[in-house]
Amino acid sequence: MAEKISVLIPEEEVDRKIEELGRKISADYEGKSVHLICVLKGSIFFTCELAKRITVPVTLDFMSCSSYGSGTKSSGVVKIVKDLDEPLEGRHVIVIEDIIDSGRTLSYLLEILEARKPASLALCTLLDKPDRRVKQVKVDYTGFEIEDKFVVGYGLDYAQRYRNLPYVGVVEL
Ligand SMILES: O=P(O)(O)OC[C@H]1O[C@H](OP(=O)(O)OP(=O)(O)O)[C@H](O)[C@@H]1O
Ligand SMILES: Nc1nc2[nH]cnc2c(=O)[nH]1
Repeated sequence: MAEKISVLIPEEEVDRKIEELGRKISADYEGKSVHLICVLKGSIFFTCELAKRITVPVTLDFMSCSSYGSGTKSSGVVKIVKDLDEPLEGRHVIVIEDIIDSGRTLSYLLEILEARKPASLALCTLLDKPDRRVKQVKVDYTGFEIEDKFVVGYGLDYAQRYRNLPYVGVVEL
């Protein structure tokens, strides 16, 4: 059955914000290279669009975590399903996320990545739901702060669907 999806952030607004984040990151890392870590699957669309707008040299790696959840709920237990291919030591690393909600995934992930001794470690998220935070995480680049609604599109899924929507929408459950 298809759910009703209403537009929360239109495509043009998402594009403008990614452009702005790309400019900011390019300025902050002037003279350096950045190593972007895309946290699969949700951040794939955001990572690609952002990477195209960064003007300093970019390398990419991918990892996948499972939060042992289904539907719209997460249990809080995080497991690495696919680890990075390359070491982080000495690199300027930016973790790219589609959304930070409870903060559990990122707080776990950042701890693991910090132990790999990057030259610097930053976090960039397209969406942030600060009201839902259980674990505090320092977010360096945020696209949009949103209220506590279950969103889909731009990489975000509901039961693996709707990731390909070019805007951020709300599922009317
Ligand atoms: O702050 P938290 O409450 O930990 O939630 C955020 C995490 O949830 C989403 O991933 P999800 O587990 O849905 O996997 P997916 O990207 O493969 O859809 C999102 O991409 C973050 O990784
Ligand atoms: N698709 C989706 N995944 C999430 N993971 C944490 N919050 C959300 C959300 O609002 N939508």
